[in-house]
Formats: sequence, C-alpha cells, structure tokens
Amino acid sequence: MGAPTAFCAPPVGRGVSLRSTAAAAVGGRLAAAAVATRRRPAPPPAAAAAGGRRSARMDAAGTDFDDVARRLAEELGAPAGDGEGGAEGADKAAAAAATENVTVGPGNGGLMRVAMKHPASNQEVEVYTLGAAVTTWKARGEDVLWCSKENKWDGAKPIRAGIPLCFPQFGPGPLAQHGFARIANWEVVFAGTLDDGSVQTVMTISSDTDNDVIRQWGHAFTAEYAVTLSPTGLEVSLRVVNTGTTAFDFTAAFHNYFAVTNVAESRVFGVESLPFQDRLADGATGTEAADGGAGYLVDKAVDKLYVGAPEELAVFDFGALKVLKIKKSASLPDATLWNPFGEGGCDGGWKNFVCVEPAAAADKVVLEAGEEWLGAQLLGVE
Ligand SMILES: O=P(O)(O)OC[C@H]1O[C@@H](O)[C@H](O)[C@@H](O)[C@@H]1O
Repeated sequence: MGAPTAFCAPPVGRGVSLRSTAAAAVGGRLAAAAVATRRRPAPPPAAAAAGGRRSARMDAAGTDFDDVARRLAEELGAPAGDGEGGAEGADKAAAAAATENVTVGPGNGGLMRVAMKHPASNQEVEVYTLGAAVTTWKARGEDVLWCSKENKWDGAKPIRAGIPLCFPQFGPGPLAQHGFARIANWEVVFAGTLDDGSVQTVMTISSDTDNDVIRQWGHAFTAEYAVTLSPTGLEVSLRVVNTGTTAFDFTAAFHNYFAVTNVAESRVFGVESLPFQDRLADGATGTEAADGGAGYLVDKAVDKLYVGAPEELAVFDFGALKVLKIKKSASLPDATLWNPFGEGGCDGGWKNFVCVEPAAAADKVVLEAGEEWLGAQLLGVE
C-alpha cells in the first residue's frame, strides 16, 4: 500500500467543525456544543519560511518512517487503498467515519476533549483543548505516552502528560515556564477524517484569544495545531503566523513524555557526540560522549538541550522491547532530553517516562510581519 508521504497531511476532508460556540469553554470546561459537518478550512496562505529555516512541511518519502508505516500497516491489516476515493459510496463512508472516529466532549475533570480513533491501524489519541494537550496515544492497545497520576484536571495547571506544547517560550523566561500555549484554552476548528483516511483535529489560539498571558506577550499572531493519526503514526504540527505589522520571535518545543517500563533501562538514540547546553549546570555547554551505537543510558538526572539534533531520534525501552521513534522537521533543529531521576523532581512517576523534545530553542525563530513558521514531528512505535 502507499503509505502517506506528506509529513503534514493535506487539510482536505470531512469532519466535525466546532467553532467557538463548542470550544467556548468556561474555565476550560465544556459549555456548549454546536456540531456541523463541513470541509476542512483552507490554511492561511503560505508565506516565506522564517529566518531562512526551511518549511516543516516535509516529505517523509524515503525515510525509515515509510518502512515503519508499511510494516505497521501490513501487521495491522490496514486497507491497501490507493487514496482515490470520490465514489458516492466512499463519500458516504467517509462522512460516517468522520463522526465514528471522533468524539468531542468532556474528559477528565470535565475538561473538553477530542478523542480520535484510527481503526485501520488500531490507534487512539486524546487531545484536550486546555493547552491543546495530547494526553494519550495508544497504538495496538498500548499507551505510548506517559500521563502523570498527579494531574488534577482542574485547569489551574498545565496537564503533565503526552505532548505538552511549549510556545512561544521554551523553558524559563519573561513568560511563565514553557509559555502560554500549554495553559491556554484552544478553539477546535476541525475534528474529523481526511480524504486519505487519516483522522485529525485542529485547534487554534491567536492574539484575539481571551487570555491575559497572551495579551501580555503583546504580538499579533495565530497558532494552529494539528494532531493527525495515520497508518504512519501520530503527527503533530504547529503553524505560527505573524498577523501583525512588526516582527516577533519565539521558541517552541513538543515536550514528548514517552512511557517507559523503567527509565533506568531506557536508552536514547541520536544524541551522541552532539553539542549541548546543560540546564542542570546553568546552561554550561559541552559535547555528548560517543556511545558507539549503544545509545544514551538515562541513569541519572538529565536536562540537556542538544543543539542541531538529527532529524530522527529514538527511545529504546528495554523493559518492553519497544522502540519509540521521532522524526522532526528541520524547523525544529534542537532536542531536549529530560528526566528528573528522583522523587525530588517534579513528579512521583519519573521512573516511567523519558522526555525527548524536538525544539527550536537554541536560536529564537524570528517571524517578520506576514511570515509563517511550521514545526512538525511524526511519532512511531515498533
Ligand atoms: O515542570 P515543567 O514546567 O513542566 O517542566 C518540566 C521540564 O521540562 C523540560 O523541557 C525542561 O528542560 C526542564 O528544565 C523542566 O524541568
């Protein structure tokens, strides 16, 4: 079968559109739901890639991920479609799938949640409008992402689970740690099935969003976050558009919490010999040791920003004999590796996660008026 090759799925399909009435959550809770079926809206017009970085809309053809996708699809018996729908019957099926595979409603703590299924590949994902937080991703019935048992689900704090979205500031700085994206209430603008059978939800925030911290940042922007399930795996992409008349800059990251059986028996591949900034040593710079292909063993606290990390990174969970793969866009040139390794850290569940976080952080992304930036990652599991 032809595995999807576009890293960022083409935004055409049928689905559930939830304009602000549905997403108009009070304190992050579901207030009302108005559901209609429509075509996925066109994205903002493409603008110049920011700061000379190339667009994150990458073609995954020819990468290991195509092999992952093919194997996954074969193993899981995904339909060998040629992507050429169009018949009336297929249209009806697609329309039905749009609602069958997507459920929108209150989740933990009554917070609004979009739950999506991709039955052909036996994957499920949950995304909350609070922080556009992907909290759960199940592949073949198993959790790939870690979720803290200490979450209160009360909207007061960012959700510690899955893929917190860090924007427009990664780490500490003038704004709250990791920026406002992970604590803002995002508006769902699309949730449904795309023409290629992928299942997607798209959420946005902008300078018009009613949020004090966004106002405090003071820049005119829109941010659109797309979460897509396809036979290839889970893809998330963040598009930021400067809608104002003056330039601004930002940093960003996908703060992946990968679930592992035991962090001390996990190895991270792709960081050997890379330059890094050590956040546990006031940002001191260094170069990671060569690991001879054995990977980085997470056997003590680590909080490093690798500068110029490769496009593909992986975590090997020896306990489960599982490989978690990340393919990141060139617009996210860096990657953080983090685990507090101890009860004194932020969460009692530290033994069961390792964070590998594609980031644009060592250098700020500069967006001139009218420009847009797109950062994306594709996660797979073997
Ligand atoms: O506790 P938070 O704000 O979610 O951050 C968790 C960690 O996130 C990582 O990305 C940072 O590198 C760490 O320094 C930080 O401790």
